[in-house]
Amino acid sequence: MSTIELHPARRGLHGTLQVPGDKSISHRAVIFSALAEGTSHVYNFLTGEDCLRTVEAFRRLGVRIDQSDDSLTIYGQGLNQLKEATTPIYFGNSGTTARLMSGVLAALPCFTVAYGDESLAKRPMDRVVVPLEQMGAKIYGREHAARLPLAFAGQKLTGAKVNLNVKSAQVKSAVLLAGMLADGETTVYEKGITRNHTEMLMPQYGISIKTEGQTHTIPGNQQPVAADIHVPGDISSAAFFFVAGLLTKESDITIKNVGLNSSRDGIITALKTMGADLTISNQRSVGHEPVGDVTVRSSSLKAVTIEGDLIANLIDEIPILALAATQAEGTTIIKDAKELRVKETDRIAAVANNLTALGANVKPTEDGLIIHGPTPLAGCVLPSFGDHRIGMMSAVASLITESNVMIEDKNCINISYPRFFDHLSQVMK
Ligand SMILES: O=C(O)C1=C[C@@H](OP(=O)(O)O)[C@@H](O)[C@H](O)C1
Ligand SMILES: C=C(OP(=O)(O)O)C(=O)O
Repeated sequence: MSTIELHPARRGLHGTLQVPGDKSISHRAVIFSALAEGTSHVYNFLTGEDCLRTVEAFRRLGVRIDQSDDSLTIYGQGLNQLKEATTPIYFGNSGTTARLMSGVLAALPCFTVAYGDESLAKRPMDRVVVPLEQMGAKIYGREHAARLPLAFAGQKLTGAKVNLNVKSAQVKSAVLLAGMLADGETTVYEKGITRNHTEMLMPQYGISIKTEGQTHTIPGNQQPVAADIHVPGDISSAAFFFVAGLLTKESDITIKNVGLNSSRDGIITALKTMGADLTISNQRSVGHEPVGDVTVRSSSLKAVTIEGDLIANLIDEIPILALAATQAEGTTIIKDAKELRVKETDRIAAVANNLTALGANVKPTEDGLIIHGPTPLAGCVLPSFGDHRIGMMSAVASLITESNVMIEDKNCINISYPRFFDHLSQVMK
């Protein structure tokens, strides 16, 4: 197993860095470009393992995709030229690939088998299978197609009115992708607001879609056309450096080109409520997404309650927010976050395990965490549970411990942030 020993950041963090491209937008840009007619380019593409799974899936369907560093050239030939994959397609650890590709594979006229790694094979797929079945999809697998591997007997689907019973951008996106390819119109009713990158990208590929509040309507039989996409930096990756800068003494770092989409910026709201010295400058648009440079300085934090609609807006940032809460004055309550139990690992259990091992006062609840702070943290050996965000949270914790921390399975961080440790040493100099 790949283990790394990290030492505290006694002189604080300084300088600037640029986090990699947004994971959600990178997946989606590949999907639309590969289905499109014409040659698309994706710039600042996230070359993490998860997004490369989506690239590989389309290569298996016969699409030529060339990669040069973090730029992709995708030679779309249109929907009619896609080929059937003759052996199973591997989705690795990527929930986003599994859910979004399910919407595509159910609606294409070919037979596909797809599988994932041990973690992905445990994650719920019925959340996409059930709404796709309402559109006529034929999907087979274990536990009534609730788990990978899945077999898709792809065929023409029929548009439907679909009520989602889980707040999930992945599920919404799967149904919208299927709706784009189906006969007739599809309407998706969301239970709450979730990240809107699919809806924002669709018009850029010439696809019409109408959004009113939490209702999305998409006409069927649409052929995307090629586009060039510039992917903003990933706020979910930047969040690790926001908290690193806030918790370490005498720190002042700027993270440039951070995506600030209002369906993703809950971490900034939460940290500011906690009293973070966090400022945004140079606000602009990259593609159709808002971005800015975020400067954080060492801060004394206070506890906060995170619940309700804010949860979907910062779902992937909860592990690092929990670490921040261990250093905040008072009791932080995180609730309504049961979704964390079905991520790459059970993140409620994993966060509680690692923060407790470090000496924090943390109680896991059924749908969240209760954290009493501030508590000093001590060095120890921490597992990553094969989960990139748990690995990065543990690495940031090491910056404020009294002695060194050993992090096991550091390579799982390559899933979303291959250069994470380079960037960390860059700001520790
Ligand atoms: O749509 C997306 O790109 C994502 C949506 C979220 O998952 P859910 O849709 O399961 O909430 C998030 O946790 C995941 O990292 C990426
Ligand atoms: C949950 C995540 O991703 P996915 O669902 O794509 O595996 C994540 O990146 O934190």
